[in-house]
Amino acid sequence: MDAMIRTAGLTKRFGRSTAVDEVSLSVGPGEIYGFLGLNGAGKTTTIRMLLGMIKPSAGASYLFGEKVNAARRDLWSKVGCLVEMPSLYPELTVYENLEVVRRLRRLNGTHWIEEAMEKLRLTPYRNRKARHLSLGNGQRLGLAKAMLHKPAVLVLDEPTNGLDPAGIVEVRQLLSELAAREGVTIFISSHLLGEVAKLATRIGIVHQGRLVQESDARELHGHLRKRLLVQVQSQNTEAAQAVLHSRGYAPLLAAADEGGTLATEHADAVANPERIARLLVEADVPPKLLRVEEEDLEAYFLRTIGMDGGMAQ
Ligand SMILES: Nc1ncnc2c1ncn2[C@@H]1O[C@H](COP(=O)(O)OP(=O)(O)OP(=O)(O)O)[C@@H](O)[C@H]1O
Repeated sequence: MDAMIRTAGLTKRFGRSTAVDEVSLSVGPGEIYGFLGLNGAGKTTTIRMLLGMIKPSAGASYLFGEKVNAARRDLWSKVGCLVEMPSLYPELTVYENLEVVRRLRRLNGTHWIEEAMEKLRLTPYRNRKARHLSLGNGQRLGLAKAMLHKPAVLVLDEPTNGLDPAGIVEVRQLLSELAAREGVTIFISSHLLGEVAKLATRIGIVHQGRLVQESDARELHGHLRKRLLVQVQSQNTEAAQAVLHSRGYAPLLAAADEGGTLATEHADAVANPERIARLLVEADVPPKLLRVEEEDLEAYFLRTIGMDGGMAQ
C-alpha cells in the first residue's frame, strides 16, 4: 500500500538560511513516526509544509499519495493536526469549542463531541471556558479538536507540551491505541527522545534541517544509555563507593558538587536497582534515593555525532 505520508527532497529556505534541507521520509499505514529534533532543528517548518500551510522552496510532500496543496479539501477531511499551541476560543466552553469544529467539519450528531471528550478525559470540564483551563487541559482540547472527525492521519507538533508526567503517559496511551485499534497513522514531532522512543514505531532525527538518522524505535531505545543514580548521606559517599566498587559496579561520582551522589552504567545495576539498595543497606550506608536516568536527545546527539558523551563514562 502507498505511504500515507511522504516527503521528497522537502526544502525550505528563509532568506539565506535553510530551515529544512532535502528531507525525504515516508510513513506507512498505522505507523507512528517520531520526528525528533532539538529546538530550531526544522520540525515545525517541515510540518507546516506537510500540511500545506507554507510552500516548500524545493521538493514536495504527499498525503495518501496525493501531492499536498492547501486547496485540496478532500485531503484535509482525512487529516487532523495540532501545530504549536492549540488555537482555542477562550470565551467558549470545552463543549462549544468542539461544537464549532463539528459544524465546520459538517459532522452529524453530538456523539462526535462526547466521544472526543471521553477519549481526552475532558468530560468533567465540558462547561468550563477554554480560558480557564490549565495548560495541560488546553492541550487536551487541542488534541480533541484534531481528532474529532476520526482522521486517518494525525500530524502533531509537540503534543505533550504543557502536560504533566501523568498527562504525557495518558496521551501516549491514547495515541498508541488509535494507531493499534483504529489504524490511524501518526506523525509526531518532539524534542523528548525517551518519550517518543516509547511511542513511535519509527524515528527520524532532524538536525539543522537535515534528516540525519532514521531507525526502528525499538532499536533506538536499546541504544540509549541508562545509568543508575544512587544518593547516600554525603558522609557515606566513600563507604558506599567502596561497597559498590568491591562488587564490580564501578560507581562514579556524577558531579563534583553533588556530594553523596554516585552513578553507574552497569547493566545489572540499571536493571535491578533493588540489589544495589540491599547491598547498601547491608553495608550500613542506606541509599536516600535511587533513580534510573535515560540519556536525553541532546546527550544522544552529542554522542552520535561524536562530540563527547553527555553522560558520565
Ligand atoms: N518564518 C520564518 N522566517 C525565518 N526563519 C524561520 C521562520 N520559521 C522558522 N525559521 C527558522 O527555521 C529554523 C527551524 O525552525 P523550526 O521552528 O522549524 O524548528 P523546530 O525544530 O520546530 O524548533 P522548535 O521546537 O523550537 O519550534 C530555525 O532556525 C528558525 O529560526
